Amino acid sequence: MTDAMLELTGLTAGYHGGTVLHGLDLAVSAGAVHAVVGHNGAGKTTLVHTVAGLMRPASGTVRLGGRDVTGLPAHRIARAGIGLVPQGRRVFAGLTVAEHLRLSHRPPRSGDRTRPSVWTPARVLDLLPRLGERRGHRGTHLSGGEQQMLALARALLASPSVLLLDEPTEGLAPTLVQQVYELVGTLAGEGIAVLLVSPSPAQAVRCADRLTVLTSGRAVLRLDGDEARADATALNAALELAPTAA
Ligand SMILES: Nc1ncnc2c1ncn2[C@@H]1O[C@H](COP(=O)(O)OP(=O)(O)OP(=O)(O)O)[C@@H](O)[C@H]1O
Repeated sequence: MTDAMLELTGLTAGYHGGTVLHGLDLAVSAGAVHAVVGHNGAGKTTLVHTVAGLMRPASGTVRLGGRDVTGLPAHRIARAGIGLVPQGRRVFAGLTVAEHLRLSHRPPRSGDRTRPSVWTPARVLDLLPRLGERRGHRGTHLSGGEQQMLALARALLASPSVLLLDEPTEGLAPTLVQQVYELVGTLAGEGIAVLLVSPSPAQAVRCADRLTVLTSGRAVLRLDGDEARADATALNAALELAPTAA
């Protein structure tokens, strides 16, 4: 037992009887950013989907604040406090920003004191003012950066204790990439435990307190963020040695 907000123990998962994640152990503390870095096909999305309840693990456990949530359906995991910002944003093409915000707002149950921070649409718009400017625009009429902000807003409106970010800077211009990493730091500063997956070690080191290199579904290297920022040799070497997807 640790004081981790999110704790994965021996997590094993895959598809159609094949194994993709092989007994992964990983912990994220409240207020910390843990980045999992790996090439395409390393199992990053499988990891995120298993934690979010979109896939059932074959074995292993997922604990949220010490509570075993392994195998719960996705809506119950979300309700328990694990928020997902999916790869590709997945905003609704036909809904406006305002409609997304209204439909996503899920205040914690009264008496639930486990959430580090409670988010309302007004508070989310203070953090992400661009969404306020675009409140009447539909999902399809938003830029990639705006869609990413909206996907983040949607997850925040459930006031999560843990945020799962699946390649949140994919396809974004460098200035937006910087903005996303600053936001990640701000959210961790609010006490949220952030698990971020990325193919880019150069990006992940910017905001990570801890890094794990995932190769073929196994953790092959673990580093402190400061260690990786001071000298990225080990991180880059682990990824260079890793097989890339064909
Ligand atoms: N729905 C699925 N059915 C069968 N195999 C799958 C499915 N989704 C992913 N896989 C396989 O599982 C492995 C890991 O995929 P995953 O998407 O988790 O990797 P990733 O690290 O997130 O890669 P990417 O950066 O490309 O998203 C890959 O070999 C992939 O082909």
